[in-house]
Amino acid sequence: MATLQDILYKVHLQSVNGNTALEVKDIQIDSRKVSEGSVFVAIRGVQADGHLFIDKAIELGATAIVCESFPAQLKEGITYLQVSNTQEAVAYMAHQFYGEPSKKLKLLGVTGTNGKTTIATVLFNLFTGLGYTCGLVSTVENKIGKDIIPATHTTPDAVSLNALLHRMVESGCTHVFMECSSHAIHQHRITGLQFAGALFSNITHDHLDYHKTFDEYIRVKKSFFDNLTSDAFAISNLDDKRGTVMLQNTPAKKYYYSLKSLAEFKGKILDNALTGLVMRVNDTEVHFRLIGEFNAYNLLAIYGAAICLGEPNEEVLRVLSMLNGAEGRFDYVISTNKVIAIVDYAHTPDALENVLATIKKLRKGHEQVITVVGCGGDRDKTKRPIMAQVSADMSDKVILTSDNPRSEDPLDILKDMEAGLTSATKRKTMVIPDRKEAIATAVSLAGKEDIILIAGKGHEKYQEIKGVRQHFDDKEIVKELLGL
Ligand SMILES: CC(=O)N[C@H]1[C@@H](OP(=O)(O)OP(=O)(O)OC[C@H]2O[C@@H](n3ccc(=O)[nH]c3=O)[C@H](O)[C@@H]2O)O[C@H](CO)[C@@H](O)[C@@H]1O[C@H](C)C(=O)N[C@@H](C)C(=O)N[C@H](CCC(=O)O)C(=O)O
Ligand SMILES: Nc1ncnc2c1ncn2[C@@H]1O[C@H](COP(=O)(O)OP(=O)(O)OP(=O)(O)O)[C@@H](O)[C@H]1O
Ligand SMILES: N[C@H](CCC[C@H](N)C(=O)O)C(=O)O
Ligand SMILES: [Mg+2]
Repeated sequence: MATLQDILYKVHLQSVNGNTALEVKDIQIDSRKVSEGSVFVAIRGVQADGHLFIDKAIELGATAIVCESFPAQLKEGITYLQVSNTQEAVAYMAHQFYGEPSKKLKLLGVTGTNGKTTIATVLFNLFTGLGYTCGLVSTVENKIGKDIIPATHTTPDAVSLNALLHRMVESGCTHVFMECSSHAIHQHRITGLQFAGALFSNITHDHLDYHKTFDEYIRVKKSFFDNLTSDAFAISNLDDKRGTVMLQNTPAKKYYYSLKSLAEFKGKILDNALTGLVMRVNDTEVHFRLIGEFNAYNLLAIYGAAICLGEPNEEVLRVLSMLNGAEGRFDYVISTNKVIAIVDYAHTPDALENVLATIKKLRKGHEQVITVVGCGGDRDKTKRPIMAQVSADMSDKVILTSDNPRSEDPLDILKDMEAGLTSATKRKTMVIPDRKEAIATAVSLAGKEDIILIAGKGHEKYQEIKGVRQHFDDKEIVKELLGL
């Protein structure tokens, strides 16, 4: 078993009070999970301050406390350590405690506003198809080989994440593909991990409730690349306005992908239909199952990563051409009278615009597009009017409805959305707060070959209203309504 001293390697201690030679049973950031022999790390969060729970943690058996300021009264027999940033410290401690798992894996991190889940999931399926045992850390689920571990976050907290990576090492995983959300980067959930490679998809409007300004959001994402080591590789999207800035200060080897300019990984779309994408990738023409221009970008990022990891070109493209996308991402069903219903996780203005632009390109002309969309509660409010306007601009009919209202009043969220509409777009918009009713209305409005887009919830199997989660599945509902 590791001692406290062992796991403090890399942690800059400001002050020490007590014995650091004691054995560590586990590390906890939540006092409610502390048991005999735990080290409790107090984190100042958004909702609460972990420092207020130090005595509670000691009552439950914590033998050491890591904090940013010592409590007024120190308890006898307890070790207190002071550091300047407990979020950062716990990440280093967890990495050591779990035997530096990232160093025993080829760990790939994917960041960007949209596309992370798709890129990480398809990479996982690609490398599994190439014969490796892989790990996946994603919004939809975590996977260790074939085993599925439910995901609570896109990127778990540092302790859970290192424990998960440790399990992956123990299970014989060689490659791990992980989404790195901006929250995770900012909260040091991934600090101290050794990445073999990092990918950037794109950056657009999201999470400004948390990061406050777009510049700060960019700075946080960029810090991920700044902190890579020189033996890692970094792959970025040359067609994104911030694609080169992201890699400006990284010590890693830099690569770019592009559909528009010369790049190491260059794509040209030859055909883009509901049956898939035909794209020339560097010199090879390939038919992919994934649909839409945004997936062409995702595929180039995936291809680039596989090549940087030393996999053979032809084999990579062969396996990649057979793979589907991630659950709830442009996930569609077709009814007997040819109504196409697409369930998509687009929950940002940019993602919505991309999906609707893709739909526009795929339609023959006469079909009408009916969009069902809502915005989540307790999340970035500034995206609400924009999402409503984008949907209305790019669809023939729009039904504004609820997503996950969480603690907010669903009608308030809908009002925020409606504020983005013009008098022209109002005319083609309906407001139906009940999501199931909204989907049913879309189905009843749809004629032969019309296209229904149900946006925002993708793979989610619940709807959270007033803090309570009820079973809810967009795809299941629309299939039932279409008689499938
Ligand atoms: C806004 C945000 O990111 N919050 C995360 C943050 O919580 P927090 O800062 O609010 O924590 P807090 O409740 O203030 O508590 C502070 C500390 O006191 C501790 N505490 C609290 C109560 C108590 O009795 N005892 C105790 O010790 C808490 O365990 C915590 O360590 O740290 C927690 C532990 O790591 C996370 O679970 C929590 O995620 C919440 C649930 C969340 O909804 N996060 C979302 C926004 C998120 O992280 N999303 C990203 C991106 C999604 C995407 O776009 O893909 C993700 O990676 O999932
Ligand atoms: N490269 C891309 N560019 C723009 N939009 C994309 C891209 N890839 C996927 N999308 C759209 O964004 C939505 C979210 O995609 P995905 O889940 O892969 O991204 P993500 O970054 O993991 O999102 P989240 O942060 O919400 O988990 C998809 O449903 C799709 O509509
Ligand atoms: N990971 C994102 C997902 C949002 C999905 C949407 N359905 C919502 O609930 O807002 C978040 O937690 O902000
Ligand atoms: Mg994701």
